[in-house]
Amino acid sequence: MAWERARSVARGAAGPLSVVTRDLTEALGHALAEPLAALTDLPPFDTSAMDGWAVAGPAPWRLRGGRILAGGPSEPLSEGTAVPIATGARLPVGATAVLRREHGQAEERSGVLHDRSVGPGPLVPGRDIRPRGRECRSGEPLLPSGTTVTPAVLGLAAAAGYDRLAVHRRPAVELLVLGDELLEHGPPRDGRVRDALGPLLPPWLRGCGADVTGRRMVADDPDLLREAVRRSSADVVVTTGSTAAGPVDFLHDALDEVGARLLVDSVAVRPGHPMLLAELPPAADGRPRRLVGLPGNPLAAVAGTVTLMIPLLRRLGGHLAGTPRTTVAAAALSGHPRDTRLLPVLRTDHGATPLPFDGPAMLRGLAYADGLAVVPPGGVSAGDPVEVLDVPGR
Ligand SMILES: Nc1nc2c(c(=O)[nH]1)N[C@H]1C(S)=C(S)[C@@H](COP(=O)(O)OP(=O)(O)OC[C@H]3O[C@@H](n4cnc5c(N)ncnc54)[C@H](O)[C@@H]3O)O[C@H]1N2
Ligand code: MOO
Repeated sequence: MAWERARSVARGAAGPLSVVTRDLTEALGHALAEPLAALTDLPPFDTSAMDGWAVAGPAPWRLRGGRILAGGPSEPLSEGTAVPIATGARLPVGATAVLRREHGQAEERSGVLHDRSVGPGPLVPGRDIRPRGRECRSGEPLLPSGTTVTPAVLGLAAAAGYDRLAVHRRPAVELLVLGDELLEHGPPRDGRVRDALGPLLPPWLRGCGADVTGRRMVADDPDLLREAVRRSSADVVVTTGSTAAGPVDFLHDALDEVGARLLVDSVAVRPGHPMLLAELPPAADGRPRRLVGLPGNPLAAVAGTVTLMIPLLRRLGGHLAGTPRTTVAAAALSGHPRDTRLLPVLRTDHGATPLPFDGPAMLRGLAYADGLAVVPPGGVSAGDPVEVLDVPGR
């Protein structure tokens, strides 16, 4: 299957999960399940934008006693008078402008306030007032459904009056790391190597909207693998390794035995071509389940994650599809004759610059990279546009 097609099959392989309500503190990383509409005008009242005086009519003004603080009460102001006011305070009825502290001169003896504005010229009505509703009117849609809840969205939702948000449930993901040769601690020894994907995948997937509910090593045993896949209640089971045709690569057999349906079974991409996506029989409560099989070579597993896993996760979580990010190639990016290549690159002032150590079993180039360039068959010439995918942590 062509790489572009595999990516769109993954995105089309599911619909958004159910809608839940979350406190703002719990909503980060979810997708909005309905448009975010303002619950109030913003600002909710005419507000002073500066520390200074609220004034009514043209200068000079007679200073009234008292002051108006943010969150405090404000008495109406009559023509020709002024009162000290703080940034963020509600403007008194009758005020026509705010005179900044540095632009006014108050004569203590006479109680008269003069306008000494120089730079901006004499005070005009409306200056340094934030009128009610300038940012939005009550009921106005601020963000579309499917928007990812970022820290900025949390801030806007709070400002607009929300305590809770309707969002899509985050997909539950269980990670099964396959391979008897893998060590969980210490340096590689006795022909065995460290598991690189157990540490790499969970934080990356969480950042992409998953709830990683389990991560375990599964020995190279067909029965253990089959039962681990059969019994998982996760929305998405992710396996690493065992996708190819080696003597202990049991994934295809296990999928066959549990009655899975393969949607993608190997992709025309380097690295990562044995990646796969399957529909599993539903969970006990009837929820659909999917499995993404990532190849064991670590950079190939990363290729499988960007191609199949992240598009599937984003769709399950109800996130709007992002617009592809394109930059220019700083140098020629050599292509494969038939397959797409995914190459670790650094975005410099000159564009996407390829990095060394990009072999399928290597993470050295990736750890330095800030993107994975999508190099179509035949390659990309220097100066030509190229799509760049996010890498873990970016
Ligand atoms: N005859 C063929 N052999 C292979 C082919 C092929 O087309 N014909 N494809 C190669 C490609 S490409 C890849 S990628 C791998 C995929 O193999 P598997 O998904 O079955 O993975 P394993 O055989 O289990 O492991 C491959 C390699 O990766 C290391 N590994 C596995 N898991 C981890 C991990 N969690 N952390 C670090 N390293 C890991 C493992 O030790 C092996 O070195 O197959 C090729 N073979
Ligand atoms: O998927 Mo493999 O990485 O091309 O070695």
